[in-house]
Amino acid sequence: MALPHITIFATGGTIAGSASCNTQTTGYKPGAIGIQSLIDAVPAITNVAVVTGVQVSNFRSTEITSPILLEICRGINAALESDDCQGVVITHGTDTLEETAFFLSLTLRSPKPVVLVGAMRPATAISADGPINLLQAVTLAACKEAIGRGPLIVLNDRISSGYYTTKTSASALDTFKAPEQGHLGYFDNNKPKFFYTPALPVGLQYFDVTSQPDLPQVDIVYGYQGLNPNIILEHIKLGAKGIVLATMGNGGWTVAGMEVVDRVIKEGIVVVYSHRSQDGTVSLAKDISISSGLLRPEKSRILLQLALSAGYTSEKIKSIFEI
Ligand SMILES: NC(=O)C[C@H](N)C(=O)O
Repeated sequence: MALPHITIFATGGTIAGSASCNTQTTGYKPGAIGIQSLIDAVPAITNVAVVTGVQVSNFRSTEITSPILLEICRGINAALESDDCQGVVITHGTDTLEETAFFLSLTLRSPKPVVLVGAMRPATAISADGPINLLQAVTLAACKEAIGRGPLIVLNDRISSGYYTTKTSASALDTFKAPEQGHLGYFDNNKPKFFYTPALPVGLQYFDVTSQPDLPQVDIVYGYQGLNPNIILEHIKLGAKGIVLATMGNGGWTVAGMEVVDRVIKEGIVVVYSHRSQDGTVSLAKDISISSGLLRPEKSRILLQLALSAGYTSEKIKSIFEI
């Protein structure tokens, strides 16, 4: 039987990282190894798919910007339009992988599998996790059970939702979790097994970004005791068109800070209240302009960027956040 064709878009990160010795697991160079070398290091991939590597970038995931996300999105759309391509894998640094996964959840329409994968140990380390993660990602992208679930994340034998998952540990291998929604599945001897039939997140929005060169600047302002209330004004001076507040608890912001927030909203800046706590929601309250609900600040930022670029009014933006 002919093997499925999978395109791998490589962006860099630890999965492509190189250190000076095999015991070094920090302080290495992320994004040092090209995609063809990563593929060649896992000969078992040739048993599950015919793969083509596309090197989009090769650096740590902190360097990914909106124009790069838009380029990745266009590349994936073009690949998936072809009958010859059954699925896509994206190799990515784990630090911001959840942002790319969330962005693609909102901007890709094809039901074909799209799988993001990273690693926590560089490719040169003893017990590097990248090779098995890559094999599992390609296997998942090639499997029919992965169709119609939106972008997925593979790491450490787990399959999780590109929409909900977060990096929960800065250093541990088992870092990608969605504590409230859970994993979608796991690998049993390299066979993907799902817990549920295909489903997409409730209220998932779709944004057509095919002709977009960039997205508007949206900044995150982190809440803490003794917060400088005017810090928001500095972000606006530097070009922010929208602000996401990483609030304390369930929408908590200082009294002086709230006065500044009200002022900038009147001047046309859209402000979304998210939460600095890992889980939970910011509930609707009279004094909160727009609540992010379950979405963490970094995901709220992307949704707000897309909504602003689509020209949504603040009423419409409120409605898509508060589903
Ligand atoms: N584990 C990783 O991939 C971290 C890396 N610094 C990155 O590019 O995000």
